[in-house]
Amino acid sequence: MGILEKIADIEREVSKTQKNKATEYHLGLLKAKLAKYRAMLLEPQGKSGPKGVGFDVVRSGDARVAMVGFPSVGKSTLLSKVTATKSEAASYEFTTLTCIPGKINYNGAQIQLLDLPGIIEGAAQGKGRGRQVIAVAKTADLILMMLDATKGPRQRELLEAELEAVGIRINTHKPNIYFKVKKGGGISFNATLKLTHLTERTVIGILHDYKIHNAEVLIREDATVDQFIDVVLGNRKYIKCLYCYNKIDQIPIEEVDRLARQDYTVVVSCESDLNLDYLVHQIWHHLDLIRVYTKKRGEFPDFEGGLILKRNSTVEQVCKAIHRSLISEFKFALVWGISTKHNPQRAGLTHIVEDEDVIQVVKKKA
Ligand SMILES: Nc1nc2c(ncn2[C@@H]2O[C@H](COP(=O)(O)OP(=O)(O)OP(=O)(O)O)[C@@H](O)[C@H]2O)c(=O)[nH]1
Ligand SMILES: [K+]
Ligand SMILES: [Mg+2]
Repeated sequence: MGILEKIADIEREVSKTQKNKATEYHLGLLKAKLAKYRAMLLEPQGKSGPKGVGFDVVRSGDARVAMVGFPSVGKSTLLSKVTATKSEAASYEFTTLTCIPGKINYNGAQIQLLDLPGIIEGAAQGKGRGRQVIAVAKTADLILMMLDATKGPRQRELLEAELEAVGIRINTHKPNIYFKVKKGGGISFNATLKLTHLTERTVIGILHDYKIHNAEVLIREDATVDQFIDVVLGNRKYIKCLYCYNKIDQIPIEEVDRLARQDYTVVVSCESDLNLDYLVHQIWHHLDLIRVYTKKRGEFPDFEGGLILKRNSTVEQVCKAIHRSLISEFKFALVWGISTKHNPQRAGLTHIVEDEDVIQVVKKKA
């Protein structure tokens, strides 16, 4: 029996099994097996299938956004609208065959937007160019899921399932579970709160299934079996996803309104130029970038050349962004802005800066 059939078999059994206390342990083991087979599917196979030619685009700018979607939803049309790059768009499917980068300039940030071939159901298992597309998606800071507003909800469910199958977890955080494999001592299991999904028995059963017999497990949130397996496998990618419904020029206004009210969602029409500015703004917003300004002693801040950083960056990261050698000369920083109580305030390397802060680095005397 091939891996695909094994997966189908287990999925069938999971869906047939009623969820309750009595079946919890059994379901946990089934899910562990499922994750194992899926991982085998994703291992590079070296044989047939198109190589990654045209997909290894160099990262550039402050952040990377990858467009993922079925064929002909308008990905290339969008790239051509919001960047200076032209990507061929046409009414037939699979117009785009490689990864095409464009650049968005917004709020002083340079955002790399990647146009990719359309993917189809079964992409994660290597159908079409699915595997390469998804490999690129894994490197993104934000996934822009392009959807056709004239089609039903199934396209989104299918795409989510494809991302899920390759270990991408969207719009969720890494489970708060401490897990460490040990040399000996058996499995120590602890939880800081009452668990409603996991039991010690299930956890140990899953770990034994992965041939792990010595480990420390400390559960710090009410995690599910799937979340626990994610932590054990450890190779999951937690990425934000923005859903973009295109072609709203083709649907009634009530439907546009309904779609637009969903979480993490923007509705647009690339062809009729509807809402594209708002989409770019939302991309920036969900990338969680901030801009800080530097200032020299006795001079005005440099409001032209701000530094773009990830939210929750520290003064240390600001220094590194200015110059690599600055850290060794750093004495303290003066910070003006909403991250401080007084303006200016003396701050050390671990101080977390905020959007629009102004920073002056004071160096040690040479
Ligand atoms: N009505 C309408 N059609 C659109 C819109 N945006 C794109 N299209 C049309 O949709 C078709 C597909 O557009 P593409 O940009 O090639 O789509 P794609 O997702 O890049 O397609 P592949 O590269 O083949 O995966 C083209 O005929 C576009 O003119 C839109 O906002 N409204
Ligand atoms: K197309
Ligand atoms: Mg295209």
